[in-house]
Amino acid sequence: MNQFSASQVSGSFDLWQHFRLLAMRAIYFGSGVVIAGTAIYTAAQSNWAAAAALLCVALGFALIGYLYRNELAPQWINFLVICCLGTLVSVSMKSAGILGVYWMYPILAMVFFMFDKTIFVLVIMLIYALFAAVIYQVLPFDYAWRVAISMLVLIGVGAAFLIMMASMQRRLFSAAATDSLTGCIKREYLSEMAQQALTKAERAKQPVSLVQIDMDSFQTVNDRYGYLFGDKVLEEAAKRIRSVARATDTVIRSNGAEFVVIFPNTTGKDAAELATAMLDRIRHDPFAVKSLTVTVTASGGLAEFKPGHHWGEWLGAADSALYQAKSQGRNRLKLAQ
Ligand SMILES: Nc1nc2c(ncn2[C@@H]2O[C@H](COP(=O)(O)OP(=O)(O)OP(=O)(O)O)[C@@H](O)[C@H]2O)c(=O)[nH]1
Repeated sequence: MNQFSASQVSGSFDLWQHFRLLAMRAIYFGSGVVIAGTAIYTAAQSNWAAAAALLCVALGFALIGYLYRNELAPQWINFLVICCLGTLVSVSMKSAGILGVYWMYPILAMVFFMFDKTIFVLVIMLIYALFAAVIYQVLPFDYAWRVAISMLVLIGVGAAFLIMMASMQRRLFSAAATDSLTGCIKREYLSEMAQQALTKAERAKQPVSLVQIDMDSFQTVNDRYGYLFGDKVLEEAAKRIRSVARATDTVIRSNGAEFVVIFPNTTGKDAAELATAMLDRIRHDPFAVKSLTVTVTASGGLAEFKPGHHWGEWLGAADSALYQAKSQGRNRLKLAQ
C-alpha cells in the first residue's frame, strides 16, 4: 500500500547508509592518525617494537579508509578493525590502568556506525563483555562497576539514537515519495519499486505481478465536470484501489490518471483477481462531489514477471496489455501473454 517498509527505505533515499559512509571514513582516517600519534609517543620512550607495531596498525587503518572511501567496508573487515581496537585498548588498560578507559567510550560509539543492524547487537555485546572483563580485572571494584554502568548508558543512548534515525528516515522518505493528491507513491519511484520487487522475487524464487490501471476517458471527465472534480475522482479512485490492495502490495501513481500496483509473491492469475476487484470498486459506486455523482470506469493491463526479463520489459508487457484493454472498448482487464 502507501506505507513504506524498511527495505523500501533502504533504496535511493538511505540517509543512514550515507551518514555511515561519511562516519566510517572519519573513523578509519581518525583512528589511523590517533594510533600514529601514539606510535610517535611510544617511539619517544624508546619502545621501538611497540612503536613499529602501532605504526603498522595506523597505516592499515589509513589503507582501509582509502580503499573504502566510496563504499562501506565489508562487515568482516570492520569486525577485524573493532577486534584490533578492542585489543589495543585492553592492552593499554593493563599498562596505563584507568587512563585506558577513556578510549573505550569512542570505540563503543564507533560500533554504532560500523555494523549492519543484523550483527550490530552481537558485536556491541561482545565488545562490552571484553571491556567489562578487562575493567573488572584491572580496576578496583568501586571504579569498575561505575565504568561498566556508564558504558551501558552510552550503549542505551546510542541505541535510542539509531531507532530515532530509522523512524525519521522512514518519515522523510514517506513525505518525499508520496503523491500529495492520491497518497500513493510518486512515479519517480516506479522503476526503483519495480526493481526491488523483482530482486526480492528472484532471490526468493517467487512470482511477482503488476497491473497498470488507467482511468477511462478521463479527459472527458475533466472537460465535462471540471479539473477539480477530476482531482476528487483521482483521490477517491486511489483510495478504492488501496482498499483492495494487501499490506504487501505497492500502489504507485505512475501518471496523471494512471496507477501501477505491484503484487509481490503473486501469480498473474491471483493478481488478476485483485486487479478485477480494483476495477470493480472503481466502476460500481459513482464518484460523488457535492451534488454531482458520476460513474467512471478504468482499464487495466496485467503482467506476471517472466524470469530473465528486464524490469522495463515487465512494465512494457503490462503497458501493451493496457493498450489492448483500451483499444477493445475500455472498462476491462487484459493479461499480457
Ligand atoms: N483532474 C486531473 N486530471 C489530470 C491530472 N493529471 C492528468 N490529468 C488528466 O488526465 C487525462 C488523461 O488523459 P489520457 O489518459 O491521455 O486519455 P483519456 O482521456 O483518459 O482516455 P483513455 O486513456 O484513452 O481512456 C488528461 O486529460 C489529463 O489532463 C490530475 O492531477 N488531475
